[in-house]
Amino acid sequence: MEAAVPVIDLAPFLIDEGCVVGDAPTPSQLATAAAIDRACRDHGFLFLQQFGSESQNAAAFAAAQRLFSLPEAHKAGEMKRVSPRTNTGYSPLRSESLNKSRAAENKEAFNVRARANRFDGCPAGFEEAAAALWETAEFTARRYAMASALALGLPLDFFSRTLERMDLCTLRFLHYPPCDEHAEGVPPDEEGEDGRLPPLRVGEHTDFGLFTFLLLGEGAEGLQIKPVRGAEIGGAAGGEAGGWLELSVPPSARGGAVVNTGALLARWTNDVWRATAHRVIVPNAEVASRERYSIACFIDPDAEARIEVHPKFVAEGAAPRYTPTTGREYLLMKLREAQGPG
Ligand SMILES: O=C(O)CCC(=O)C(=O)O
Ligand SMILES: [Fe+2]
Repeated sequence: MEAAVPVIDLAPFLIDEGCVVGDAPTPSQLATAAAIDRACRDHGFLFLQQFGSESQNAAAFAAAQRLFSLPEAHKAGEMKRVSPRTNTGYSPLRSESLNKSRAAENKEAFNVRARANRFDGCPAGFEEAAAALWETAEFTARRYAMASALALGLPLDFFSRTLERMDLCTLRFLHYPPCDEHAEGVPPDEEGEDGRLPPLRVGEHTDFGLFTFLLLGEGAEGLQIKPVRGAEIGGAAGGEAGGWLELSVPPSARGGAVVNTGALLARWTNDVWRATAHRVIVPNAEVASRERYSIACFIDPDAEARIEVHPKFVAEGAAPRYTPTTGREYLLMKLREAQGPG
């Protein structure tokens, strides 16, 4: 079944007027904020009608294609390998799984951050394409953070002030090679020989930070979503099996991005805004025979930012659902789970 995910126009926050420049919110800003609030209380997924420019996004995918087409030996030998601490550089095929109950994922990735990137071994033009996309992600993230604060009735800079350095935000270029439909496609929830569940292109998980902008490459299929009760998916697919909804980008959002709420934003709001579980399956042999590209812009609060349930979201006499954490502490824990220690 197809998920009913709204297409939202962020334009009222992308121009310098109303609350963005310190005045009262305009009627269109209020309308956008209300639409974001509805989507995030409900399932935590929405489409932004626009994200940068189509030519810039196309250039980023072309650069990713050039990078991932390089010989395996070159990627393994010449590129700086990703680690939880730096979270920049190359992540080889089958080196991580976003759900530990599933086997390693048949995907490779290249991560870029605000600073201290290593582009060794990258094809010509890759760094420039990543830098252009970064600018869009940075601007859109700060404005989306303001819209979110308005939507939740918090001070306008409540989230954007934790995006000053953007030192943990990550652009992740992802490539999924053609795969075995039977190994990675069907999600039967029985255990494999090693007691783990069969692999998927991406195992069920919730993202870690504030929110994610996800750009899907031409013909990228298989993304499914499912609301969960808390900020994090409960380990094995068992508890989460069934009820998955397909997510496909409607024509009006083709130049835009998928947005989903991450676990830290859910924690901040005591789960008033939901972090929604998602995964990537291989629905049929035709999709299995094709490679798949996507680019995820993970927007995480700054390393030093403290994330603590806002009292506004805790009922009188109730305890907050989560203990305080920091941007660095939480992300490092989640990256170690996905990539292994290091
Ligand atoms: O590639 C995709 O469509 C989704 C990837 C994803 O959910 C992730 O890396 O967190
Ligand atoms: Fe994700």
